[in-house]
Amino acid sequence: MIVETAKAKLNLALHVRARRADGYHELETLFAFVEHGDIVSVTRAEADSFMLAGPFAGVLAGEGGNLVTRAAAEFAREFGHGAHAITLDKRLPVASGIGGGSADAAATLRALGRLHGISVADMFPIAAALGSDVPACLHGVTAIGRGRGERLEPVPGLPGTPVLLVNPGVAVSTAEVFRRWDGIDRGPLPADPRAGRNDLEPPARAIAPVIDDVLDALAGAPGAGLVRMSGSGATCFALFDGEASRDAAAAALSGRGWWMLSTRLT
Ligand SMILES: C[C@](O)(CO)[C@H](O)COP(=O)(O)OP(=O)(O)OC[C@H]1O[C@@H](n2ccc(N)nc2=O)[C@H](O)[C@@H]1O
Ligand SMILES: Nc1ncnc2c1ncn2[C@@H]1O[C@H](COP(=O)(O)OP(=O)(O)OP(=O)(O)O)[C@@H](O)[C@H]1O
Repeated sequence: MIVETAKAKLNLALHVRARRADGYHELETLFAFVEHGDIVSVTRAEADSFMLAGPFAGVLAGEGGNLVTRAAAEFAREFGHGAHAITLDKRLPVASGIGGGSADAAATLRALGRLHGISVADMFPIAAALGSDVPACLHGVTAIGRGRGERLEPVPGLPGTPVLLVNPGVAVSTAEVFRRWDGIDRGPLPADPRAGRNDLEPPARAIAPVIDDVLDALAGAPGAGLVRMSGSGATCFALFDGEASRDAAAAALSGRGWWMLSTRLT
């Protein structure tokens, strides 16, 4: 059995530059990844099967078209290699700005690629067709993303940095957040992400005002550095100066009923 972690994705900064004629938006974003995420397990099988497990399995159970099965179908169409039994242990909240579905699709491709000797580079076109975040998740390294997120330039990261992810439990539609972007280009990604922004924060906060509470709570935590919303929200993150301050912040926020993940950047 091949087991792959579908690491949660963070946008340390996300600058929306322009609305395109095809409905997508030109972005400049700094992608980073954390140590934890969903878990995808793949084995060869007589017939294709897909099983959901884990704390957020129920949210997806009634839906068809899971990104895992879509990724496996694209892989089979492109490379063949027969049937597989796939399990998704769904630990990341759904529609939360940390790329859950994209990371799952990428982990599925990586697992199938490892099983059948197909390189990440050869799977790149499939990844881009599955979603804007899937190529970044397939590579899984700190990188600047341009275009709709698929043009990647790896850059040095901050591996080991303690990070706390907080999601207030409100699902936010990525398409809806982009639709509400005000159309103003506020300039390119700076070299230091702390000087950057997430341009999707204002539209996401208009849909889910509780995001303000999450950002305020994280900004007030001792030892917190960069505090920002990831992707189209509603998950927000804080980078910390140590594991003790991160854990203290998690303990202080534990009564709010918010989902939290204490982890580190990779
Ligand atoms: C917000 C980010 O998570 C930042 O990394 C991504 O840009 C979104 O990535 P994703 O969830 O993989 O997005 P997709 O599944 O490709 O697109 C969902 C919807 O988001 C909008 N979308 C997405 C990416 C992009 N560059 N411009 C867009 O306008 C489009 O309305 C699209 O229909
Ligand atoms: N394996 C999956 N995990 C999560 N969502 C999935 C999956 N497969 C399909 N979906 C669908 O994709 C939608 C977006 O979910 P996802 O968790 O990928 O959003 P996200 O975290 O906002 O991603 P991004 O940061 O890439 O925009 C969900 O509402 C769900 O209907």
